[in-house]
Amino acid sequence: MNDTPKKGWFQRLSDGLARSSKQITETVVGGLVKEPLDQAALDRLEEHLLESDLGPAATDRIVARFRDLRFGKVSDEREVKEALAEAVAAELLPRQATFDPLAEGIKPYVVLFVGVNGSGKTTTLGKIAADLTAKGAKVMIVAGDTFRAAAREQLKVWAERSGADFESRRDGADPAGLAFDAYTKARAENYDVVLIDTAGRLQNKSALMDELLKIVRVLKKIDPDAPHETLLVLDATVGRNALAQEQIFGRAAYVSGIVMTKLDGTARGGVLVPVAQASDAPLKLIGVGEGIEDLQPFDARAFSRSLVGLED
Ligand SMILES: Nc1nc2c(ncn2[C@@H]2O[C@H](COP(=O)(O)OP(=O)(O)OP(=O)(O)O)[C@@H](O)[C@H]2O)c(=O)[nH]1
Repeated sequence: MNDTPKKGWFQRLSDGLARSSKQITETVVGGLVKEPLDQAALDRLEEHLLESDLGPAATDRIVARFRDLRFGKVSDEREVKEALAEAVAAELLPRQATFDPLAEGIKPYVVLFVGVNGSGKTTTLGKIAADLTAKGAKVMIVAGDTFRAAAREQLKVWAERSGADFESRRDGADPAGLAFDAYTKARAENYDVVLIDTAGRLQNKSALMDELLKIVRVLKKIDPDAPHETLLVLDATVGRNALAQEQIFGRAAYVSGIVMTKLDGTARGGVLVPVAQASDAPLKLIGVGEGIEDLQPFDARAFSRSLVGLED
């Protein structure tokens, strides 16, 4: 929000991925230029990609593809980056999808946000609300984390800032009851989109999943297709722990899209690749900074190019 508004989205993406691309440019690209590409260089590439958290399966395929493109050839820096970007993009292109609640023809379009505390769930919801209200949509934010007053307050600030309406209940109230009433009201009052935050931590994992499933069940009483989207928010800075979180939520909570936040806070943004591949749900949005415009639609090709330090 303090950023210059004129900065283009690709520039924001590149800035956000600067730590990761610096790591890749310094450790990986330097070792692949000038000499004809041989097996020793490919082994080093494999090692570096594993260190960047790309995971063994994707790393194997990226190295193989890079080998096909460049083996025996002498490459300059640009050629190395182009070949790497192409190899990474081949991994991600099948895992990309769009999030556009206003284009779906469903009203109100109900979006549930799930993920552990601190993953960026509330901020992501707030940024989406701001984007939708700016487009003229009538938006309701529902504070489904009824146990934490701080979470509710944070959401309320986002609602005020974005001009969205806000539904909440006192500490400890049943979130499913709140979701049901809010959705009923949103239908009666012709809202375009309902954004429902949920708790990220209860006494234990099964209590958390039970609560999420209960919310889903009551929404389905109103419309069997609701929630129309369930976004799992994952924090890139936790590295491969994001994979474990995907396993827990992805299995239990009918996730339909992944949001990966805080890619600007890590040098291992490559972790997005194994997460995207492990999940049944596609990647829809990424967070590359604190500003509203730093929440971007996931573009596999642009991400791959930025990750290896290409500037367009
Ligand atoms: N740098 C950076 N910070 C982010 C990004 N997304 C979210 N954050 C920050 O991450 C912190 C945690 O985000 P929250 O939205 O509070 O996380 P949450 O998952 O809702 O967590 P609780 O509110 O604790 O349940 C906040 O300080 C956000 O500003 C991002 O893409 N980049």
